[in-house]
Amino acid sequence: MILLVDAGNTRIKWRLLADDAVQAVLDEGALGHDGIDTIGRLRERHRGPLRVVGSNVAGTAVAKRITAALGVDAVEWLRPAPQACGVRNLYDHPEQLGADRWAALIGARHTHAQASLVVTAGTATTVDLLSADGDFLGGLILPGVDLMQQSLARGTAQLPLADGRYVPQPRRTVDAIRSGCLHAQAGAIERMFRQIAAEPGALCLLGGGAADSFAALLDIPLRRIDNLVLCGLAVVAGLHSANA
Ligand SMILES: Nc1ncnc2c1ncn2[C@@H]1O[C@H](COP(=O)(O)OP(=O)(O)O)[C@@H](O)[C@H]1O
Ligand SMILES: CC(C)(COP(=O)(O)O)[C@@H](O)C(=O)NCCC(=O)O
Ligand SMILES: [K+]
Repeated sequence: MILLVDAGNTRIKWRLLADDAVQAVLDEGALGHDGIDTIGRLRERHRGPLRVVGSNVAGTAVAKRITAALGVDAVEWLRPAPQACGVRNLYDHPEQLGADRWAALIGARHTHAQASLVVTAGTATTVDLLSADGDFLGGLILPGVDLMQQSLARGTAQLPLADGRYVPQPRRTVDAIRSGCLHAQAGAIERMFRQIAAEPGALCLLGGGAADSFAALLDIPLRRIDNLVLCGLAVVAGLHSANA
């Protein structure tokens, strides 16, 4: 069996695959950081040799807790490289790219081998340009939807942390906050998409825990994908042959 682990700043997402020709998904889930130590329970349900391949952007303490909770000798943590699985990393310092972004780009390349905008809406939202040749050209990091809302509540006297809703012409404070944060996400994505819009088959691939909050606002060619990071980790683990 192969366990794929995407350790983000809010949640740990995991997927267990059979290590055979079919590569069926045996199980999957997500845990908050306070639940990391329970990840080992999947081994009670699925016994046998386990290889673990992961990406982690949540710090070394989280990595250690995951390794310990799984009771494995080591996790193969993905490190961003100048090139892997058909993707070239044009970051000035390739090793400084988030491992989750690197995995998502590899997953995107395998999913759609034309120009793509790879968006992961998590704690932070990342908006990454991937060329038809498999070059990661660069991308944005912005606060995720929740972080944007929290920062307004923290940094002002009058703005609450309350559940507003998206409306085109907000006339209540809470709706103005919610709509503003969702527009900020959608606007950044649509503006970045302009850089590839003229290319054949150009597509935005959108995933992450907060993706559904603004997906409907996007007026660009779009495919919602549950977890591109895990797809990319599967490619890295050698479970799929990468395109190009
Ligand atoms: N059940 C949930 N628990 C936590 N966050 C959730 C949940 N459902 C949706 N979200 C949203 O998803 C975001 C976290 O998404 P995720 O992709 O797990 O982030 P990360 O990779 O940064 O850990 C949260 O900031 C929140 O906006
Ligand atoms: C941008 C991120 C914080 C996103 O993390 P997430 O929202 O998935 O928890 C993470 O990819 C990261 O720490 N990146 C390192 C810096 C960079 O990618 O340039
Ligand atoms: K993210």
